[in-house]
Amino acid sequence: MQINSVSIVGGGAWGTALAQTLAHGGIKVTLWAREPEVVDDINERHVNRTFLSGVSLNPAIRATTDLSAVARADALLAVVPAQHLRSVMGKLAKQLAENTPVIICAKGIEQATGRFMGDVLEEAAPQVLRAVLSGPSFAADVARGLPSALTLACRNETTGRALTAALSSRQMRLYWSSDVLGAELGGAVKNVLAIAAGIVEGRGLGASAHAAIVTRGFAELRRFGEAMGARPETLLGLSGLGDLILTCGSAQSRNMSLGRALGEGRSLGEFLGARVSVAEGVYTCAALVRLAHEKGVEMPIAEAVHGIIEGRLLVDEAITALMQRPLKAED
Ligand SMILES: NC(=O)C1=CN([C@@H]2O[C@H](COP(=O)(O)OP(=O)(O)OC[C@H]3O[C@@H](n4cnc5c(N)ncnc54)[C@H](O)[C@@H]3O)[C@@H](O)[C@H]2O)C=CC1
Ligand SMILES: O=C(CO)COP(=O)(O)O
Repeated sequence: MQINSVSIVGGGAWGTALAQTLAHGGIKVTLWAREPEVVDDINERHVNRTFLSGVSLNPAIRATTDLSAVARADALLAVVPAQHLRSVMGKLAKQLAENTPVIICAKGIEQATGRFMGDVLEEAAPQVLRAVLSGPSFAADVARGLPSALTLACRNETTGRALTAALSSRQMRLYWSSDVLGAELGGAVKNVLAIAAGIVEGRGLGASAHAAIVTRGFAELRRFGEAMGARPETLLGLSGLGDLILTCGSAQSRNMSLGRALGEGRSLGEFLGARVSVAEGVYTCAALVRLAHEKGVEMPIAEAVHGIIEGRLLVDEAITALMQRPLKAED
């Protein structure tokens, strides 16, 4: 499979960073953004001040607000936030050729349906070849050309290996996996757990509590992943444990920063109102908890985050409830 041109659907921080890294690798990149000012910024000034300020972009990146202009490419990257993926890909679906590789880069679960992004894409555009790109990767790091390693999952081995080779570069090393659900599940769940890690930090609970919440959070991610059919090695890999470590450990994370603000006593509305960027864990937590209940999987940390986001639970009540759960064997 020859990949000379790539379309990127979504002009937020991550879509822009991926455009940058692929353009540096010599791939022709066309990026669709909703906001005309983002398109102007990228085409005229080679920056994206709205979503990725402080990075000079490769002048070869072309941006457009016209969705039909991104339908014909060797591969397409879907980088709109999870709750908008269905509507945007639905608009584009009829123009996508049979077997076009579409690589999902959003991290989340659809709130209304509880569907993972791969299923959403299959329903919106059943004729395309689905893949997932996920792993520890802050947009600002990748856009600056710092080294990163991610998982590219695709059920079809030939396509998966070809995409991995075509999109890898000296800065971004991709590992192929056939476990599509496992790769997308880690990215969705870690966002919810990063809110919990942020709360621990914002509340000043200390480094020991931080290590405990990340470790017990991973136990939840692993239990849930295995119940959903993800492979253990995927959950332990870049898209699972790797991304959990990154997101729970850095103030660069929007989810972690949101948790920190909540831990400091600020409100959800105050945090979200001050930002244009998305904290996916806010929208994924309800669907995650619902799915966990359906599968009979215990996820007390995710449930606590959900309760706090919904305003049913105070931060201190959540901490007390977690610490007073019945003692049990470590699993
Ligand atoms: N920023 C990062 O470091 C990384 C982000 N991701 C994932 O990429 C996805 C996109 O995130 P970012 O690029 O960071 O976004 P962002 O937070 O930088 O920007 C928000 C994006 O949402 C879009 N948006 C808002 N309302 C919309 C609507 N009604 N329909 C369609 N699009 C709408 C905006 O146009 C903009 O592209 C998320 O799922 C995120 O978890 C994955 C890896 C790294
Ligand atoms: O997914 C990410 C890093 O891999 C970005 O995390 P945040 O959305 O929390 O910033």
